[in-house]
Amino acid sequence: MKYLSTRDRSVHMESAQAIEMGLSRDGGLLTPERIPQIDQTFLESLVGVRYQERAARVMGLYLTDYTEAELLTFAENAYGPEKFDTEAVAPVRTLDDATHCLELWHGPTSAFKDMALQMLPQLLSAALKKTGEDKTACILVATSGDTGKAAMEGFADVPQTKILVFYPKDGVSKVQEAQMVTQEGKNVGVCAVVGNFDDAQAGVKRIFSDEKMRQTLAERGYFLSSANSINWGRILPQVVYYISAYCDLVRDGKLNMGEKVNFCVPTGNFGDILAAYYAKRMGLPVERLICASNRNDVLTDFLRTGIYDRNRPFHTTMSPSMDILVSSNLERLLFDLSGENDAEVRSYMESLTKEGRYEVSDSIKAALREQYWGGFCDEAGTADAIADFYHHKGYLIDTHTAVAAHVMEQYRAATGDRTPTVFVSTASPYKFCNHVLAAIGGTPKGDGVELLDQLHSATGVPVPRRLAALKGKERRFHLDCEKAGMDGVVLDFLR
Ligand SMILES: N[C@@H](CCOP(=O)(O)O)C(=O)O
Repeated sequence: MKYLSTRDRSVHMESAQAIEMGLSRDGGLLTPERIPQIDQTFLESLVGVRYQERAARVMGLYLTDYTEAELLTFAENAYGPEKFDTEAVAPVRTLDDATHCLELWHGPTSAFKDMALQMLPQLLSAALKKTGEDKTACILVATSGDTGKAAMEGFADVPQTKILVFYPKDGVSKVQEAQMVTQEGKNVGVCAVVGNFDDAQAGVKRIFSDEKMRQTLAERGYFLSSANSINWGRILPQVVYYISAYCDLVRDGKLNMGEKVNFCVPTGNFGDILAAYYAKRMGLPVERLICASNRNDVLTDFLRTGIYDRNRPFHTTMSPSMDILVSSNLERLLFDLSGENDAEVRSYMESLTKEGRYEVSDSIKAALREQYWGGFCDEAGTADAIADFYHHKGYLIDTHTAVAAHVMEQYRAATGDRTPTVFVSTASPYKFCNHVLAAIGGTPKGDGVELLDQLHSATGVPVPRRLAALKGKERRFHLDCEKAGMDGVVLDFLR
């Protein structure tokens, strides 16, 4: 299977090289040349097996230059008991006959990013061997809170790699920040950027496409790669959990094989819901993809009108991981919906860069309407959803999951659709203690890791052990920079 750039189909390579590069030199996203198809027999064969085997089987359909044995070993390493606090890895919790919650935060950093970032370092290390690359990979990451920590946890002390994370100063939760600035490992670095996530992501992309920087780093023995969802090695492990959730529901008698489900996904960079889209395109019986946004509702408007317009205020919200106005992965969706038309995608992306907006063709608009439904939830709605789930369903959810829960109900009210729906829970409530506590009626005393105990006393819900270990942990990183200074930080880090 070859991988193509969304902006230039003539750029093509094997998956190992695509994972190693992270982003195509032309700024496009490396994307499989075709989407493998699965049928009922394939799904049935996954129903009775563990998550690790499901992961190896699904990923094997795309990573044809990796062996089955390699992928199974990686999956065993990624999702084992020393990393995940439940054998199920990505359990599905049923709330009522038609409502299920896919919990993706049982990994080492308590966010869904672990599902891919425990896998990506292994895929990349193997890729370095397969391609004979002898330079060190420097993984540049832009994060709005969750990716940064999960990427560092995955790449810490991995040979032939270094990792540098940029996060928006004052744009992540205190617990997320504590997780990042205390990260251990000889090859890691963290820097706060004065700006928002879009600034950090734009800075990283700019550095990627800077030929002079590339040359300088090559002379020093480095090349750049990515652990954001622009890297195909991030998206693919995320496809697995949608297929796995479906298999769990069938195994547990909650769904008949072949019956359709909806997935409702809280998303900012469009990576998580794109993974659900690939699962649907592969043949998983999915009716609608419900795209849940917070006050940064650029995706809601896009899915409703076909006009993507980032010229709007940027809001800092209680669901910071979704505080994003430039959703990178939309580009892969446009590539697919345009019939892999690289020229069309290029023109949308040029217009986004120049004018901050673009309008898609009528045929893409029609496809979006058929497959997606977009909604958003403001801060009051987010808090209400947390309170409602806690007080009426006995289920403590985080701010991002609350956005999904709220939008799922909006969708039901607007459409009357009663298709069983899986909404995605992307992070532990303990990463956002202050807002969760306040939403359930508590009075937060402080707003950092000291609130872990307070939320635990109020709810009795166990604190994930690595979050509990943050208390008293020494801060290792203090660096910050202006947007324009990101290049300098990279050059210093890679001296
Ligand atoms: N939500 C992210 C932002 C980056 O998204 P990614 O999926 O492309 O890594 C975060 O928490 O950092």
